[in-house]
Amino acid sequence: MAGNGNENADGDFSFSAAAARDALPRITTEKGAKSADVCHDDTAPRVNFQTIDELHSLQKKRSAPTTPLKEGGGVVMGTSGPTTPSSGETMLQSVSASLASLTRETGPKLIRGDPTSAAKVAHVPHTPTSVPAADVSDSGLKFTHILHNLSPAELYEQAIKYEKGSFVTSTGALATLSGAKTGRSPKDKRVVKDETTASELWWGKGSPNIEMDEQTFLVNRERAVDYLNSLDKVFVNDQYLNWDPENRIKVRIVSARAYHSLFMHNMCIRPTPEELENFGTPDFTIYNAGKFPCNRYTHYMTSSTSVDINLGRREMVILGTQYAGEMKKGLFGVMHYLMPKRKILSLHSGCNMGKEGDVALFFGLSGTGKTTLSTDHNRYLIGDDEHCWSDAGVSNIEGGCYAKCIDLSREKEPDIWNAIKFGTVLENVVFDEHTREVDYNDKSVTENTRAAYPIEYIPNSKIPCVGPHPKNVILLACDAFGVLPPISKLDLAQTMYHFISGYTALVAGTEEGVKEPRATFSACFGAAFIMLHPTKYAAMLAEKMQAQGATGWLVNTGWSGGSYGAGSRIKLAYTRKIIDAIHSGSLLNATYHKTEIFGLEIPNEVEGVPSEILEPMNAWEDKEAYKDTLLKLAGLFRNNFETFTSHKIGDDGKLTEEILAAGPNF
Ligand SMILES: Nc1ncnc2c1ncn2[C@@H]1O[C@H](COP(=O)(O)OP(=O)(O)O)[C@@H](O)[C@H]1O
Ligand SMILES: C=C(OP(=O)(O)O)C(=O)O
Ligand SMILES: [Ca+2]
Ligand SMILES: [Mn+2]
Repeated sequence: MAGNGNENADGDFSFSAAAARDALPRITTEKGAKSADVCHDDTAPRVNFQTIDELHSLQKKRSAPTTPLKEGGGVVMGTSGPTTPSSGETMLQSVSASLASLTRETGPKLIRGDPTSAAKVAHVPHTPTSVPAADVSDSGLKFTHILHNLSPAELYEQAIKYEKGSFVTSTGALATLSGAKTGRSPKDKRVVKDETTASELWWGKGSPNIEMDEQTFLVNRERAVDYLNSLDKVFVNDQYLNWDPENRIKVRIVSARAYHSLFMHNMCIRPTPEELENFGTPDFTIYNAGKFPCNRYTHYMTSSTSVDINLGRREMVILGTQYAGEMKKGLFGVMHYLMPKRKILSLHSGCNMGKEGDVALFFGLSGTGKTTLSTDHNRYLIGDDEHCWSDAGVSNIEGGCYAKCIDLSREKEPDIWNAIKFGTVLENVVFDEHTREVDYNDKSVTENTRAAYPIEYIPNSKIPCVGPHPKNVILLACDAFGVLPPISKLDLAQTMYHFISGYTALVAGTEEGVKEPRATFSACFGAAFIMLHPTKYAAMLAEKMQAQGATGWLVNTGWSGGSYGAGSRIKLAYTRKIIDAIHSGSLLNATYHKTEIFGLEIPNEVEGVPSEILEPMNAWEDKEAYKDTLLKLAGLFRNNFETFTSHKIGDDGKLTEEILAAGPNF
């Protein structure tokens, strides 16, 4: 070793105190030098750049074909285009058609890429065409930059640079704010009623489909399109829905925010570069104008928010809300229309599969546990929220999960916790301004804090997200009255009764003015998203469950030992034990006793669960209060079901009668 430096085991140099006191020594940089070479500081390879700009240009390698820019230049698309379009030009032509105003002849002029970098991109000159002076407008002359299927990293940069409220958290997730709306706006949803949909869809009492006419839809569409075209840049996502390759739907989402683009990148199925090359024309398009409101002078508008679905045009328009879940659930509604036409049942359920290939569905309204319970470390995750059940089995509609993260803990939900990393969108959470550590208990912005991540962020996700026919159909109800048993086995008629009822409860505090638990009934555990009459989906479910010999279960993930306020929420650990016993088949062979009023079969024992809580009355101190509360809930079920008593379910008259008899008896 030459010189005065001491090389340590890692090859780093340190200097002894004695050496430091001497005149500055010559340092050799060569490890274990055999020759007495002096240090060379001019032996670095020759550089490939002459200027700082050239250096920066070396940093990014061109990535084809996801960003198929033409050699040496960008692509401009507008009133006229090059004669032999490249794939990038084809995409721009297609997006230009999507963004075309319906009152002007051609689509807007589009440029691929971010406006700030476009200056260095040579535009393909477009042939000047002579247009009558009266038809020329400033908006027709301007360019809109298209940010097409950007990567998560690019979207992070866009969000952080341009969208207030975007931050990287300590685990690498992108924290965002969804603005004034922190949940969906079902009252502002409109569906175009035309000749076809008038007879096909469910309209009237109880239906989520509030009508709007075609003309009004076009007014809102034009409003959204004009807004989007007025921007310097818009985000375009071309993606898929449904992992069943034969029933895959191509969707295009045009939006104004990187947050929306990353959310949909995570939630929809991501095309491979080759699939994106050949994407072609989408089957369905969303125009998300986000914060730009609807015009309240427009017919049918009752607020500044409007979410409009036009099944005939295969388009959806979003005005006046930035809540991203609106896009995901809007597309779900579309699938609830398209899939039953193909004899495929669409399901608002989570879905997972055991090592033996046993598939379970988890139906339930928001907050009942679909995501939490389908994300199970011992099973393969097929999906957490939206599925299809065809003759071939089940398939996830989406490519990602959307988990609630209020009170999230690493101990109770480790897989969801670990999925919150780079690429994940974290909505409306509060974090430490310095460490960027998220406080999942903080409800300052909203109780509905969320994480959206690609499904492969869950280590045991099953890719492709498809599976065989379900063996167990689990109905989740978060009963805040605390009277439903934590677990009961259902016969087919009871399963249908509870599926059509779609019961859960809202608890005090989550909505203004709710002072005591309020029962909610939402047909098919997702009335907000269904398009056809609930009995159509129920008939399909009954037929499939019968054909496959699937077992129905009702699981109360809500209160025990008293209503909200007095009792307590059933421990997640116990619910997991119950679910384990369903999956393993041990509950099928258990001994049961039947409850009064609801006629539910309760197992006498479940491994790992205290037997006292299995029979709800045992957990209540005040037995009279229990009986009163049970009767109250039974009455609510009966009232709710009245709307369905006049409907036949499927062709089987006997099943309809059995379903009607499967409700509470008192
Ligand atoms: N016993 C329980 N079973 C299921 N979830 C529970 C339970 N106790 C508390 N929770 C919490 O309730 C929430 C369920 O929400 P989530 O799974 O996202 O519902 P969904 O996907 O049906 O909208 C989670 O925050 C979960 O931690
Ligand atoms: C995103 C939603 O779904 P869930 O609460 O069922 O996860 C929603 O209902 O807006
Ligand atoms: Ca590049
Ligand atoms: Mn969920």
